[in-house]
Amino acid sequence: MQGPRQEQDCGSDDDLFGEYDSFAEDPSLLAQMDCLEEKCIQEAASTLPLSQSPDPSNKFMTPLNPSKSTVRDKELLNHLKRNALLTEGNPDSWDLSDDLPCSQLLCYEDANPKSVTEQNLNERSSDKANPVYTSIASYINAKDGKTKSLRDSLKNTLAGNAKAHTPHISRTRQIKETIIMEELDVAQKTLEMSSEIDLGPFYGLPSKVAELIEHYRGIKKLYDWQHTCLTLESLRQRKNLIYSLPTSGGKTLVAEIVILQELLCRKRDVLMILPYVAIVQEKVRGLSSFGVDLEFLIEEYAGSKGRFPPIKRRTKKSLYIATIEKGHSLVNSLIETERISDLGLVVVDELHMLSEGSRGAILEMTLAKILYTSESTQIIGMSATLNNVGELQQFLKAEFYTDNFRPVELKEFVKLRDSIYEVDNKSENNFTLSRLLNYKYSSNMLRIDPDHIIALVTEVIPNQSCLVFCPTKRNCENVAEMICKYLNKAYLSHREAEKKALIDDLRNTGNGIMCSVLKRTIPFGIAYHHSGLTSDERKLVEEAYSSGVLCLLTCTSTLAAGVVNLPARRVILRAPYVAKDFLKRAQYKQMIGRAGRAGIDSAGESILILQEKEKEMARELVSKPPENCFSNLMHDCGKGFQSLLLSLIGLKVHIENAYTLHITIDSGTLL
Ligand SMILES: Nc1ncnc2c1ncn2[C@@H]1O[C@H](COP(=O)(O)OP(=O)(O)OP(=O)(O)O)[C@@H](O)[C@H]1O
Repeated sequence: MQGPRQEQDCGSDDDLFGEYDSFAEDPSLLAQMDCLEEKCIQEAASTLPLSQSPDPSNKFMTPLNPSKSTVRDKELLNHLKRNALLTEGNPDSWDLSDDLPCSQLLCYEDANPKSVTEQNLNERSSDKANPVYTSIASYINAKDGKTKSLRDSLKNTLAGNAKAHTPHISRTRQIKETIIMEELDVAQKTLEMSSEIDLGPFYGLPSKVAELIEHYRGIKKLYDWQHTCLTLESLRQRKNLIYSLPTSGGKTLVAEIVILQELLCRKRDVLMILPYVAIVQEKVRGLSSFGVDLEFLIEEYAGSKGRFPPIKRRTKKSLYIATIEKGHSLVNSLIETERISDLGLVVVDELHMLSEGSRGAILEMTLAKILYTSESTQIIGMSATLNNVGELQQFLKAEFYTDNFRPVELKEFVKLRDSIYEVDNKSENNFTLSRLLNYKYSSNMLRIDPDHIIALVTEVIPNQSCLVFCPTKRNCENVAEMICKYLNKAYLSHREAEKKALIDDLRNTGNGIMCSVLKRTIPFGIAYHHSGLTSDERKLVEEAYSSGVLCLLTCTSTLAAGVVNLPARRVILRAPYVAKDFLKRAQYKQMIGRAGRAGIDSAGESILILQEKEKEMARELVSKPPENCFSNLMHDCGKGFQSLLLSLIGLKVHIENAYTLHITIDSGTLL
């Protein structure tokens, strides 16, 4: 199991700043500062000649030996660094100025004037003209013979720095950074050119990876497009990439192989951003066995899970699997602790989510921050429904790959009254009559099921599978119950013992309590699937559906969103709505994309149930191209953009970049 392994690995690398944005309020940090301050004071007192001993009644003291106080400052800061900054390696080789956050760097440089170069000193002396900057050294205030509390001093420093202009980073630091960047660049190029990173024959990975994919996924051979994509020159050169293929085209596997290359060959951490908590959980579950076998860590960032900044690991690399919101916080915390370049790769599934309101804005901010702070972090985005690819490419500075491959043919239909029409975008009005429903409804039944859902599902179940997408969770449960009411008793005997076992399992996971709706519907092979299920319940329902014990799921749009791969012979959209909103093209495509089980069905079919008044909108829905992805940062008087700017300032991202951001975003599209 992944959990205990991660626990074990925490070790002494445990981070002092549990939440990245709670630094100022962190009582443990302040307590530690007090403790260190106390220690310094005592040490200083012990080094004083007797005649110069401080007044014991005076809480403050004056250092009479500046060189020793400087040493102690350095020790104090080294101690801080050891405890707070999570740096690995030999402590003796540390140079604090290399990786301190800006606010603490200022403290350090002021406290250690001798440790900086002449040039640097000159530069810092001009900084001193700015009264806003204070330093840890000022906790020992020689002028008035009093020592300020280190806690107060730290607070003042942080408050002062918050008010100040972004400081110039010292030349020494800039030079060091340039050298490091150049060295990294050379190393990177060498890695790219060298075959040594090819750990094995499977796209640079050991053949064990291919074995695991076959073992856990049942995939023996990659599709042609997958091979082409994985061998793209742009991927080899670690350029950013957007790729787009129809739903169920096998996009995820390509992303997973690239992720493994980054973790195992390049030995860098990876962030995978997925749209929903349930999908993150599913992905964590799906990849955990790979993590165990290939010795990397999988860290969940969804719901209440995830640490900021993440624990810095000694040897194993981490795959962070995160929701959009948690991914953003994770990136913030990595920028703040100057660890953003630890991220070798960021993969965004369902890239079209960029256009989804405030969530899209958060995703956009996350990607913008990565682009502006870490040139060495590769970004890969995938989606089945992209339109304005050129603009997205410009935003992500990415190459583009696309293919029309779909393993199983998809036939699209709509139902209007008792007629089924095939969606045919070549015909004049997009719909061509296919057939009439020939299921006899009593007047009573027609009143309860006016949309002929029972007629549509009984054409496929129980021997084949069916998904019925409903606009709301409540509707999922109602439709499941309604169908069961009219199914004949023969359905009860289909895989009866397994259904009974499923009910027992569900009861056990609920400590003897079970949802009454599921209790009534499961004997007919039917269940609902929505976010109201616990993750254990969901897992049991999904497994039962995948193995054919359940033949029909009524579900919300979440099931269509990707990782939960539960295809069906027939997909029915009970109405063209998600909650009260008319379906977007992307949502429609995602839902109907579940139709057709690769390796089982020769074709999949989708049926959208329409009312007369929805006909025209539906015509547009099935025929128009996917919606464009536009920036959401300028909505609501540019609140998102303001928030991005403030965040960049807070994270001390170079402000010039933010101006570039402003100019490009003014065009109304993505950055
Ligand atoms: N080379 C392959 N051979 C056989 N099956 C494959 C192959 N690649 C992927 N699959 C299977 O095809 C199914 C759909 O793949 P996947 O979920 O990766 O598609 P996708 O393009 O990401 O779809 P979506 O856009 O719906 O998320 C999965 O069950 C996956 O295991």
